[in-house]
Amino acid sequence: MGDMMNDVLQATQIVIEQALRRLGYGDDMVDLLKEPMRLLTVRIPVRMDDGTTKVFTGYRAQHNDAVGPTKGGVRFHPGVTEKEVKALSIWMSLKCGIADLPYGGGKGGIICDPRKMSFRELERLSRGYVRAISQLVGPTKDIPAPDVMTNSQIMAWMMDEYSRIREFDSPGFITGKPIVLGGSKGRETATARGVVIMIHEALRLKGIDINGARIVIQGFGNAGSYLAKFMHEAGARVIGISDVNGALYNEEGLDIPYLLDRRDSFGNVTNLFPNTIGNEQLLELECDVLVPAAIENQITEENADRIRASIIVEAANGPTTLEATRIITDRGVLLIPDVLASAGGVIVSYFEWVQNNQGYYWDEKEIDEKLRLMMIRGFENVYDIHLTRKIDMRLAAYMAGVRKMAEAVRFRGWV
Ligand SMILES: NC(=O)C1=CN([C@@H]2O[C@H](COP(=O)(O)OP(=O)(O)OC[C@H]3O[C@@H](n4cnc5c(N)ncnc54)[C@H](O)[C@@H]3O)[C@@H](O)[C@H]2O)C=CC1
Ligand SMILES: O=C(O)CCC(=O)C(=O)O
Repeated sequence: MGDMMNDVLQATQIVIEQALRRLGYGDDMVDLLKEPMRLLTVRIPVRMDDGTTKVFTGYRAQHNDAVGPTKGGVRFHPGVTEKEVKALSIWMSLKCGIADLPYGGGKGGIICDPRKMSFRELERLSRGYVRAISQLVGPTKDIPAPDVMTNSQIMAWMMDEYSRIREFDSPGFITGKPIVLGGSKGRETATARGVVIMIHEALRLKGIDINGARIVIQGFGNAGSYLAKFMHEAGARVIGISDVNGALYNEEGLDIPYLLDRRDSFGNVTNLFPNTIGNEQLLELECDVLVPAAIENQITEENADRIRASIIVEAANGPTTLEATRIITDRGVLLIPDVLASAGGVIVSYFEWVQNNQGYYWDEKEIDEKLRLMMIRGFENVYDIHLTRKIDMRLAAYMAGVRKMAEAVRFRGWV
């Protein structure tokens, strides 16, 4: 098949089609759901601190709103592309479907490097993006959230800008906000919490004790760093972590509290240490659980044979290509795919939106318990489809994730 599958949109479309065919749908449904219904491209002029103006390109993709408003994060990254944003919006639909949230998928991105921008430049970019997409989004239309290199401060600026445009306070326009602006308890850690629940399920199936289990995590940002913290607290040995600059390894377990303390707001920490290994070596370490928690296309047909983990839990979106999925599944590695494993973020975002709508806020215990129940239910459903249909976990997750949307499309009479 080759790794033309590194094209994340094309890979997603292949599996969406397989899932819909197995659910009994025909060409019309495949044609509709293999692409987002809407994609807005915007150009955002930003006054830089030195007085010049720089024009940034941004996107917002809305996969399908048959189930309800679309929902999904906004990514700030130099590598953002139209295809990537489209694929990410489809993955959001699948996550919402698996978790049974009343949403379709959406996703946004801006081609930029926030590591090279000042605080005020980032504010102007965030506000400019909202002005550019404001016609298309809103608390009952499309609800953004954080993703790679965006955070609660950026959500706060975006919410403030939207509220100014609409002339009323609109906390439900965006999730992942600071708590004082209507953010939810537990959203900051939600993606990692969801991954932890999946790791527990996977370890149970493989008969491995969490105590002393060897965990390797690629990426030390929002998802990866909190995951390292929770795994460390649960008694596991986090033997490897990495960021964009390199990786750290210690067979006895890394000093996670120390590393958490030293990381910067973009999830960089390895640059502080001289003896780092490379990201390629990190992925190939012998371990019980490997968690890619950075970017796409990290496990490919090129390195899949060398992966020595018993379990792979995808915290990142799209870290494993289709060919690599086949190789590792054939080798008996248990794969918990992204659209299931990383659904914790959007689940607690949903709780945030519900709380904003009702104006009554829950405590963290309630959030964690509700999150746990939804993640476990999603896992059991996907695992059951995997067993009964004798298909790999990714296809099973796609079947679970797209079913409700296809039914909603059919009831609305769209195809
Ligand atoms: N933040 C959220 O709520 C959610 C995030 N995700 C996914 O999790 C992944 C990570 O997202 P966040 O933690 O939010 O991003 P982040 O921006 O907070 O952190 C990203 C981390 O990945 C590292 N990284 C970037 N490129 C890398 C590379 N080539 N090799 C190794 N490490 C690299 C960065 O140095 C940083 O440590 C993404 O795929 C994102 O879409 C999924 C669900 C929700
Ligand atoms: O919290 C959300 O709404 C979306 C999070 C997200 O972008 C993702 O799951 O990839």
